[in-house]
Amino acid sequence: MTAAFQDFYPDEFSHCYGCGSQNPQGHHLKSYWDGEETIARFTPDAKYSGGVPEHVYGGMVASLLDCHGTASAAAFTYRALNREMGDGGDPVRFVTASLKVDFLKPTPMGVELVVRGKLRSIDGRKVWVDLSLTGNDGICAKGEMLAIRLRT
Ligand SMILES: CCCCCCCCCCCCCCCC(=O)SCCNC(=O)CCNC(=O)[C@H](O)C(C)(C)COP(=O)(O)OP(=O)(O)OC[C@H]1O[C@@H](n2cnc3c(N)ncnc32)[C@H](O)[C@@H]1OP(=O)(O)O
Repeated sequence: MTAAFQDFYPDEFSHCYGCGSQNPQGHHLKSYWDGEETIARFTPDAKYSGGVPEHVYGGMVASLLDCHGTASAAAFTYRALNREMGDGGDPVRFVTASLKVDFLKPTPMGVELVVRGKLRSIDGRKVWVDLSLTGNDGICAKGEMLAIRLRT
């Protein structure tokens, strides 16, 4: 089975609520390559409801974009550097500096959501990623992330 980007995060940096393997309460989001883009799939539990039980809470939507975006920024950078995750070199770590989310329509509960990331540009330590989240009836949210590579 293909490893997810998050599988390569060192344990000491894997406590993120959204994607950290070391957070037992977390969502354990997993991100992968899909051609030139990145993809993650997630089905929120019913407790993450929005105003009505049929819709997902906006914070959950933003959280999925957030974690998939930083993982994607790392993946795009590894690829640009001709490196492989887990290659034994210094890990390339990112945090979110800015995340803009446009909620286009309610996100349906009870279905698998698909999060996609597309590289817009890399400028030094700054990586811009375009994000989308799709339910069973088209794109529910779009995101624009600026991820900053941490100094090693
Ligand atoms: C795969 C193998 C191993 C990988 C291993 C990875 C482990 C990976 C764990 C991930 C774990 C999950 C992560 C989930 C995603 C979060 O949720 S991360 C948590 C939320 N984010 C934060 O807490 C970040 C808080 N902010 C900060 O720490 C600092 O502001 C930052 C973002 C590191 C930047 O600080 P800095 O390094 O001092 O950089 P700074 O010089 O201020 O800015 C650099 C450039 O970015 C620009 N910039 C900075 N902030 C902004 C902004 N908000 N808007 C526009 N421009 C900005 C600056 O203007 C500057 O531009 P230039 O002058 O270079 O053109």
